[in-house]
Amino acid sequence: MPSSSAADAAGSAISTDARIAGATLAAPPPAPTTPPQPVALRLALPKGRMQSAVERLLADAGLELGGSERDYRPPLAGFDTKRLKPRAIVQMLASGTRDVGFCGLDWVRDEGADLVELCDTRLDPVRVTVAAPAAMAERLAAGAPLDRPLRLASEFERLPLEWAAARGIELDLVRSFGATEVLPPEDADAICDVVQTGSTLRANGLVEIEDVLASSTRLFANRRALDDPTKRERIDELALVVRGVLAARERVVVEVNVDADALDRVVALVPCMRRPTVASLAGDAGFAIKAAVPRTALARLVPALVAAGGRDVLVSRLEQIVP
Ligand SMILES: Nc1ncnc2c1ncn2[C@@H]1O[C@H](COP(=O)(O)OP(=O)(O)OP(=O)(O)O)[C@@H](O)[C@H]1O
Ligand SMILES: O=P(O)(O)OC[C@H]1O[C@H](OP(=O)(O)OP(=O)(O)O)[C@H](O)[C@@H]1O
Repeated sequence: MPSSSAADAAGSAISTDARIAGATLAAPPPAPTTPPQPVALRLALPKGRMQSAVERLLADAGLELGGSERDYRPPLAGFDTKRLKPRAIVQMLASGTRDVGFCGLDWVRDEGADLVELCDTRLDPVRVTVAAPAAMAERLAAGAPLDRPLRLASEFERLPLEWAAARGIELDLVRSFGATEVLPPEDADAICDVVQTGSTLRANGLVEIEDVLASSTRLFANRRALDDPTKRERIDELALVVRGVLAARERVVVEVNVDADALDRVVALVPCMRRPTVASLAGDAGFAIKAAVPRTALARLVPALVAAGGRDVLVSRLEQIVP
């Protein structure tokens, strides 16, 4: 009969140690919990002509992109970013692979994308316009019937088709891929294209017939992203700071000192957001009036304040206004 083996002894020793350990050790410390990470919003940023203005807007809102300009996924804390051509942004927002993004209203309408517009930045304002060489422009403007479908060149599709349908014009759409203005008269009768200054139309002898749409860079969101409460919160935060920067660009802070007898007169002149702040100067030396006024009012306001008895006028920029 085997005697109690060394192995048994060892096993018993081990289990005894384990019991001792179990009895004497305090409960293990809870596993470290990482604080819940905010959901990373999938943000689409326009690459190309809209890029610099949008990125300046974000930087002014405290959302400075990292990396280089050629980095198509520029680092931005709390966001999963991608730089994309504006038309691709519209498609990805519509499909839901991106949550929010900046793009032009023109491509949103042309794609028929069902997106939620959060904010019109009013950056890069353009018109989508139908234009043609003078003789054709005259005929179309007069509503004169054509003996064949109108050959209209455009990078857009839905916008010119809707324009023609609303006027009972049969359309032969010539899809263009840039330099649309060069197509008439040989390759097209008319065009539907983006106009900013009008210099490309003029340089190519085209006359505007009718505006189809006014467009600008806007912030759009996917509908399903807005239905998700955690994403919604982040999207609302983004829209709030972007709107805050845009509002701040339209106003400046004006500060002016006045004697007591001029106070009411000067206060009445100030076109502020609510009511101006009025504070007493030390030693009963009069009052300081402070207000955020529309930038467009400034050129007339400052002389008027001085004429009404204002002194020491200070004008300063604002970074954000969140009402
Ligand atoms: N002068 C402009 N010409 C064309 N698009 C403009 C202009 N200004 C603003 N946009 C807007 O830019 C968006 C198109 O941007 P994008 O960078 O793709 O321009 P593009 O000129 O079509 O590109 P590309 O440089 O590749 O030809 C549209 O939403 C359009 O409304
Ligand atoms: O009214 P304007 O100030 O002249 O600007 C409008 C022009 O600018 C864009 O062309 P772009 O230079 O992007 O070339 P593209 O036509 O090849 O896209 C647009 O397609 C128009 O042609």
